[in-house]
Amino acid sequence: MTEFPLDRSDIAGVVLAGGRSQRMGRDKAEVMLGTDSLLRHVLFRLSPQVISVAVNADAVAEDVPAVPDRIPGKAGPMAGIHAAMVYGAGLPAITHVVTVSVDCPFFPIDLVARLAAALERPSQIAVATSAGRSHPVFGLWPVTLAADLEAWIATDEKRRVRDFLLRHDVTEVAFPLHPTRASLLDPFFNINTPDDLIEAQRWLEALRI
Ligand SMILES: Nc1nc2c(ncn2[C@@H]2O[C@H](COP(=O)(O)OP(=O)(O)OP(=O)(O)O)[C@@H](O)[C@H]2O)c(=O)[nH]1
Repeated sequence: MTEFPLDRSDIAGVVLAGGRSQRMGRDKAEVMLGTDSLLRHVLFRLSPQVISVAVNADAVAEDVPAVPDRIPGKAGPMAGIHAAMVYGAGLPAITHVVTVSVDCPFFPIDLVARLAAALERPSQIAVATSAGRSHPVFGLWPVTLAADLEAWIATDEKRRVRDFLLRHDVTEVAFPLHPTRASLLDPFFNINTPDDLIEAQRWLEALRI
């Protein structure tokens, strides 16, 4: 029986690092930002927020479990979210999984705490927003939704995470822009291209000053 408010010990974290990184031209998880790979940046941010972490990918260079997609085909990030739910369901005492994207190294350090605080019901999903935009890959998901998500993907594997959310009880949590010396950083800034990586390097420097 899920008790609210959720506690950190109820939640496993999964970094979504599948996909083809076509725009970057190489595996985004291994791309260096400053002295660390994107995957390490994201693991540093996520690890203190949850009881355990894993990476949705076929293999992982870091010392954390790899959670491969279980649904082959074109389901994209939804296959990763599904794999994360199934993974969480197999862990003792885990009721929810939080998913984050490997290409988003500046996500909020209070992401999980604020998503968890927003949940009111066992079947509810919490999703992050910033600057009026929703970030459905940054969600806190009940692991009990795995079968429902799998059945839904089976009906049309090309549908989007946003469409899945439309069928469910969702609460959105708005995160503020982050002040830096340069200007305001959207914490969900994500890196898809080599140009984005150059911009991320500037943000990293602005955050350090
Ligand atoms: N498990 C899984 N995750 C995916 C898949 N495609 C994308 N993702 C994840 O979804 C998030 C957003 O990915 P995108 O930037 O849209 O896609 P990408 O494959 O990483 O990059 P592009 O090929 O340049 O579009 C990232 O965290 C990806 O790791 C997929 O087929 N399977």
